[in-house]
Amino acid sequence: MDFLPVDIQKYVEAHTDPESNTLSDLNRDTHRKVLKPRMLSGHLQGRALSMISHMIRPKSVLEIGTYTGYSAICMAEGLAEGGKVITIDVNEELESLARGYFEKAGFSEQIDYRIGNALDLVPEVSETLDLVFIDADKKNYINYYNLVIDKVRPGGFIIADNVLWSGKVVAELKKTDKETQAILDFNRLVQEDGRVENVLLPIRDGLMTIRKK
Ligand SMILES: C[S@@+](CC[C@H](N)C(=O)[O-])C[C@H]1O[C@@H](n2cnc3c(N)ncnc32)[C@H](O)[C@@H]1O
Repeated sequence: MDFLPVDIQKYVEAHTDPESNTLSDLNRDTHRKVLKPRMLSGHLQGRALSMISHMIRPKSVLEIGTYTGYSAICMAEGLAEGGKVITIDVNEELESLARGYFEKAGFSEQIDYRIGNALDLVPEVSETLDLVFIDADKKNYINYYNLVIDKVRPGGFIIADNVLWSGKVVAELKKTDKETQAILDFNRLVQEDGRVENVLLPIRDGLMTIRKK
């Protein structure tokens, strides 16, 4: 769901750097070939993730939920020299598409793509993390947060996508299905967690942006 009026959204996109040709091809290919293409971060959110990554200059990024690789490439753009993005997805059917685009984008060396359930694979990540992007199944957002918080360095960041959940988080629409409840629980947990500072950026479907103190 887009929260901005169409003309404002167009204006915002017109005054944001365009996607690279590779990201534009990936966006198109995902819409042509893959189910639920709206899961892809897309132009505006992708540029925001790239900008945030450039600001942080991370050495190690963890992404939970690769899908076709769009956001992993965006975050790889801002890596420090020698840095890497570990990205995890349970869906092995998307592997060749994602790997092909990591190659085309020139980041196959920097992106460490792991296939499997993030609940099993995140505990195996031994790196201290500068930036985590949580963008997988909503019911496990709290589990992912709890799994990564001690791995994030003080001053490091966690960003969680879809925290506005198409607007279902607000009271009038709150006929709570399980996923909406999971997002509400996650947002409350972050808001009440004294270990972090947070700002909910209303970009696309909502990015909960968290800094570990
Ligand atoms: C919203 S998409 C990710 C979109 C991607 N980050 C982007 O912006 O282009 C969510 C992905 O999470 C993956 N996923 C769901 N449950 C998972 C789990 N338990 N472990 C790992 N990946 C999971 C799905 O297969 C799907 O590809």
